[in-house]
Amino acid sequence: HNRLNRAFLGLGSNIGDRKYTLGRAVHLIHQVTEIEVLQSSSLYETDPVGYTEQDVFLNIAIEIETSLPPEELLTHMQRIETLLGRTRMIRWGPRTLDIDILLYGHEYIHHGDLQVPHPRMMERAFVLVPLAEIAPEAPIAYKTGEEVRYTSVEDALEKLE
Ligand SMILES: Nc1nc2nc(S)n(CCO)c2c(=O)[nH]1
Repeated sequence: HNRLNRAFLGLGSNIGDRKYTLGRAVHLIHQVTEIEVLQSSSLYETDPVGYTEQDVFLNIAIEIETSLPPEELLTHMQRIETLLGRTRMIRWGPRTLDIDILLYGHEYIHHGDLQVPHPRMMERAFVLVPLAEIAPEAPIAYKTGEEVRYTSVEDALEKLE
């Protein structure tokens, strides 16, 4: 059996009953045998970033403990997005549910469709604010050349504001 890893997920919704969708998503994540949900942030109403011609989002961050490797965690999250009606119309467009893997332990992963820490999270208040509510000291790995270094959620948020 695999060791347990601490990971953080960012969830967002801006179509339909956003609060209900986020609640259902957290419940479905909790139901995955190899995942335990440890913490969930408050709900944040946030202006859309990126593709701005869309409704405001509701965002949360959750802390999980899991024996799943990142690739399998991603597969489960994509299954739950589909289950809750995500239809990928416009890449940056409105969505019923978006689940991003923000952090996975201290790991730095950049291959294929898996990039952890999430590559845009350092510029996103809608990610850092909910995350700072539940884990201000969580390490964020980043690469300088060949070296992996770490900052913290609270430091990243301070640099953003
Ligand atoms: N405020 C806000 N803007 C966003 N733009 C995109 S894309 N997304 C989807 C998550 O990458 C969001 C989001 O969740 N919240």
